[in-house]
Amino acid sequence: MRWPCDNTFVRDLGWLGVRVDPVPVRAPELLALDDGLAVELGLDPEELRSPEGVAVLAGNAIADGCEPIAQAYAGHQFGHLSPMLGDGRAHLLGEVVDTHGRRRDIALKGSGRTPFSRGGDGRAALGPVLREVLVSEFMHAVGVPTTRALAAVATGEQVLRERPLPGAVLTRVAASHLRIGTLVLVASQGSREQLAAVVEHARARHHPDVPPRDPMALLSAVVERQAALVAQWMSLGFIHGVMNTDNMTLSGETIDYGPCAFLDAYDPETFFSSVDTGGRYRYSAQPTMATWGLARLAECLIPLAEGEADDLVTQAQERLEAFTPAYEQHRLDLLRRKLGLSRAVAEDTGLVEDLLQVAAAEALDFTGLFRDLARVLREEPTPTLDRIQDLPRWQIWQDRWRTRLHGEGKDPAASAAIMDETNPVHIPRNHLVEEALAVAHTGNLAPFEQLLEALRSPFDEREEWGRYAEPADPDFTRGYITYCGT
Ligand SMILES: Nc1ncnc2c1ncn2[C@@H]1O[C@H](COP(=O)(O)OP(=O)(O)OP(=O)(O)O)[C@@H](O)[C@H]1O
Repeated sequence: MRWPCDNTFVRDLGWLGVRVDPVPVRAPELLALDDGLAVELGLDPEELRSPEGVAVLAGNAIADGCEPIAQAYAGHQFGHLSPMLGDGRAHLLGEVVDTHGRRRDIALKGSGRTPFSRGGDGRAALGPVLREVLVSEFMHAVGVPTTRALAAVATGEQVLRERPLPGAVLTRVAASHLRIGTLVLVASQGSREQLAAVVEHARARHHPDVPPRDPMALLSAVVERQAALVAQWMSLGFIHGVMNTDNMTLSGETIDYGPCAFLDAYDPETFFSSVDTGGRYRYSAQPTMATWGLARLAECLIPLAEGEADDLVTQAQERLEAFTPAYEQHRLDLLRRKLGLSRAVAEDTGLVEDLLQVAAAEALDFTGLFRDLARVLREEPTPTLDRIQDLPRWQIWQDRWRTRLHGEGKDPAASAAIMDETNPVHIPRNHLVEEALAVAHTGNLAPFEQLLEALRSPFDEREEWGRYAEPADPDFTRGYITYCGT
């Protein structure tokens, strides 16, 4: 089998990794394949489904054209620098140019030990692999920049975690796997020339509008992408859970779905990750944590910039400070659309914040709330809003909102239609994901496949998908814990 690869990372930056092949597994079995994505990548889905193709997706064979490499990177984990991480259980197989002309990395995750594995086994368990498929494909379907899941393959081997679990390998597709942590490593341990080479690679690949050799402009470009990304997360109630600098991409794609989760009832202080004991990466802290990671990026870029050190620090600070207004603007634009509004009016910030205060006070399901607002306009039943106790307060908010809508001169049905294309009816609700994964562990993939289908059509309300729109039992949410991708 041949893949149409053009491996610029190996060619230009091969010193920033170790050429190492994936470790074969005992009995590979294809669990999921995204045919559409395969075609986009210039790969033949039928060929990928064949025993030869599955062997490649499991890491048991290397397609011609691929040059597997484990990339080196560092990362600040929960605020502390880990000077060397790297792909301890992943192999970048190669890069292709997709049918849209975009360069894409194709990598395996869970594909065996590498020189960066430290004490780890190099493997991934089935549950986290299927979770990454479900959540990343949903994120793509709602238009959030994200790595994609091309395939998942069961290995026929067990991985030992707190208990033995079935193992799996994910085929992940990304604009690149360059992380802030990649630059942290090169800035701290490489030469100036090496740092300049990685920065130029990232610029040309992800920010071609930024002029070469202008590290401050590159900082601004990454700040802008991350501001837009985090605003999208917040508008969906997405909690990444582990925004370490090794999990923040230079491309602006979401990466690493290990401990992620979604808000059920709206509470901005929500976090679920077992390792995030202080709530560093709680929902409300995500914008601040993004700027913290971007400040680490700035530290890497400053030495490449021309000028007096003090001036450069001031310049970098100004560029970092641009995150907050950019983020606030993106978030307000997104929330305005969620409310069916298209024009910007000064009072919108208050309208949005007051709605979220009602949602917090009444513990309203975040996803159901926005979906119900369109139903209000259509005079349909509103299961989430019907929970509201403080009806006078709600009436006041509704009147303000309706007055705003009326001011835009739009027919309520037209506003509702826009809202239904903006506010997903299905999200990877935590309880649904856990349920699908638990059943997958028994060998039955049907609930996973059905949920995946619904998540790929997140705005499409269908009777047979009715239970996917129902909120979680509050007891489930109270006791919910996520774990770093194990
Ligand atoms: N089972 C394992 N064996 C070897 N290394 C591991 C294992 N699990 C995690 N690691 C390594 O620990 C570090 C942090 O892991 P983390 O869970 O953030 O990343 P990941 O989910 O493996 O990869 P990615 O960030 O690419 O999605 C990474 O260097 C990763 O390669």
